[in-house]
Amino acid sequence: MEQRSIAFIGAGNMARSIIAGLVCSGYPADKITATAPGPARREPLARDYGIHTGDDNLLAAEQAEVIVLAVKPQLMEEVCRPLQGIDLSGKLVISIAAGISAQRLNEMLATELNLVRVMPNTPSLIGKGMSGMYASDLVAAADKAFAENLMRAVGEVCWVEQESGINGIIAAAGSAPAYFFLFMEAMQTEAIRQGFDPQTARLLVQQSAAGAAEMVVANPDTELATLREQVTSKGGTTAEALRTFNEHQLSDTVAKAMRAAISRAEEMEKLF
Ligand SMILES: NC(=O)C1=CN([C@@H]2O[C@H](COP(=O)(O)OP(=O)(O)OC[C@H]3O[C@@H](n4cnc5c(N)ncnc54)[C@H](O)[C@@H]3O)[C@@H](O)[C@H]2O)C=CC1
Ligand SMILES: O=C(O)[C@@H]1CCC=N1
Repeated sequence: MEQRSIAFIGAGNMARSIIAGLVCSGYPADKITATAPGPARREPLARDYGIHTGDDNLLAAEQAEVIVLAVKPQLMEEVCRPLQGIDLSGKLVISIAAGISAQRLNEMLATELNLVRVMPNTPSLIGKGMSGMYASDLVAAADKAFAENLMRAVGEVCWVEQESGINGIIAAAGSAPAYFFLFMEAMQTEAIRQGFDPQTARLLVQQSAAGAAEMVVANPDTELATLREQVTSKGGTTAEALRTFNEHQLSDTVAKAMRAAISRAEEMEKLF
């Protein structure tokens, strides 16, 4: 893929996940810079992946062809303000922030940005990310292709036509690893209560989760419901477990949780 110089402004969990995935997929580490105010986040990135790091956002952004805004939404305005002095016209700006619209980013950087919004997730760290992407009509095809290839290097991508679709991506993918982790935590806790030591309980849960996920990936033409039915013997144990989930409205709870994530993103769009 095309190799442009990239500055990650913010070196937290999500930036680290993307950087790790990129470097492991062969993207040259010396084309990547990440900034953060303190050494605690920067130094492990320099050590583990050989990228450049620093605390000077302005310098990093000025020198890069691609700027990835990767700070918390509530800090975005404060971080962007000093970058207003840079000529951003030839640069591609990628924002991974939840709940900050393209229009707000244009305001924060006082220019009509060449902007792609990306909603990634942390499995990018191991090349298994899922990213949703949105670009306005202004963004050149070459920049869209670069952004897409960048995120493809760390997982799967899909584009949304409307910017509001990014909030749907948050609910279905950006936040989603946490739902599965929560489910696995709950299972591990109960397995420990059943007498397994924590390590064995984790192994039981993680291997079942990884096996189930890999079966889904390996059988794209098989409905999820069919895979579920193949586990569920009539009158057997799984049927009882699933009946309990249904009695407690698992599907409704999942739907409510996903809608809550979307509502929060919409709320953040007004707050920040
Ligand atoms: N964590 C996740 O799973 C996902 C996060 N995102 C988005 O990614 C963005 C970052 O989130 P996380 O990585 O989770 O947060 P984080 O808190 O782990 O990382 C934020 C980073 O920003 C740095 N920072 C703080 N002030 C700064 C400044 N003035 N200049 C430069 N860097 C500064 C911090 O040192 C930290 O390294 C957020 O906007 C979030 O919405 C999007 C999708 C998934
Ligand atoms: O929790 C959040 O707001 C961010 C966006 C998606 C995942 N983490």
